[in-house]
Amino acid sequence: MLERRLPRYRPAAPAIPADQAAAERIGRLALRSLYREVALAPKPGLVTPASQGSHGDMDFTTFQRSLHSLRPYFPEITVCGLRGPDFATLQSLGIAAEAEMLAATGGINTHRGAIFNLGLLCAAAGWLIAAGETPEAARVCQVVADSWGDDIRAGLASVPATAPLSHGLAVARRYGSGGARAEAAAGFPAAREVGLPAYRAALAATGDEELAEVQALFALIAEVDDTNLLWRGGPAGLAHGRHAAAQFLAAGGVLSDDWRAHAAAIDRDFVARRLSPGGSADLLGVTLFLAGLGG
Ligand SMILES: CC(C)(COP(=O)(O)OP(=O)(O)OC[C@H]1O[C@@H](n2cnc3c(N)ncnc32)[C@H](O)[C@@H]1O)[C@@H](O)C(=O)NCCC(=O)NCCS
Ligand SMILES: Nc1ncnc2c1ncn2[C@@H]1O[C@H](COP(=O)(O)OP(=O)(O)OP(=O)(O)O)[C@@H](O)[C@H]1O
Repeated sequence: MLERRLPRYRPAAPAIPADQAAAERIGRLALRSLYREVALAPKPGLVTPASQGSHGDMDFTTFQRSLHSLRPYFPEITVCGLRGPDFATLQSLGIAAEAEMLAATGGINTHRGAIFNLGLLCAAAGWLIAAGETPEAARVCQVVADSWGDDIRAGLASVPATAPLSHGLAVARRYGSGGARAEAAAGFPAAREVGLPAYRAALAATGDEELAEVQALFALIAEVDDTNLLWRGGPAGLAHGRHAAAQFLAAGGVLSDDWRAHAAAIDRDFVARRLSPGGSADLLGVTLFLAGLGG
């Protein structure tokens, strides 16, 4: 079991300087992955440097402000991971980062999913570093599932029927979709089994990181139970979004000569329907982080 492979929680132990430096590098990788996600274009219905996508209340500047506010968070939660923290400890860091983000954006949710997903992965990477293991992609995902999966799932089940619901919880209740929590608790299967292989195959075929990012994003949209698509468009909107992305891939994806025109048409269609695959965008950030870790 995991307890035997990883050290126990050490609340006050000072970090070894080399571990601290390695953890901070991983925190910077998480932030860089999110910059790459928002800088990417085209992305259907999502915010890019040139477009607000399907969003009236945020643009590229909002995302830049949000990312600036998160600069200390990712190194901090990775360093916290060195001590083998419990879920409640991580949750308090995540909630504080959410508050910083909302203060920086004037109350707009730009990175709630990313704070959660990448925060957990960073903490897992820290834990592995302290155990003397290389924080490879598959291992960090496994540590998230094994160490905190039960607590993450318990959080979804324990919300009182009368509690005010976030959009994610509202669609979880209405449609039984687990969203960001289910994905994290299971060790990020969509990022590992869909995003990462699509990214690596397209990178090998084209040698172009941006093309590989576009391909990974469409692969994720085609497969993920994206609670942002569900919230905006209901089950029909989610099915429509997934089908459009699957058609893009079936036509050859970024290897097709006219992929840009095809992606632009899907973007126009998503914007006309107010659809935004924000969960898939967050999982593209996770995919780029895992690709950066390697393994
Ligand atoms: C768990 C969180 C993200 C819950 O989100 P919630 O269900 O309330 O939904 P909400 O609509 O507010 O946000 C969901 C976020 O997940 C992303 N998302 C949507 N679908 C998916 C999916 N299938 N997979 C991954 N991410 C997704 C969205 O882009 C969005 O940003 C969060 O609000 C929370 O509990 N924050 C506290 C911080 C915390 O627990 N941190 C733990 C350690 S870092
Ligand atoms: N590049 C991006 N563009 C837009 N959304 C993104 C992008 N990257 C990630 N997201 C995610 O999408 C979510 C925003 O979607 P949305 O605006 O639908 O959420 P909401 O605020 O819950 O709902 P609504 O705006 O419909 O009231 C953010 O939580 C963010 O994590």
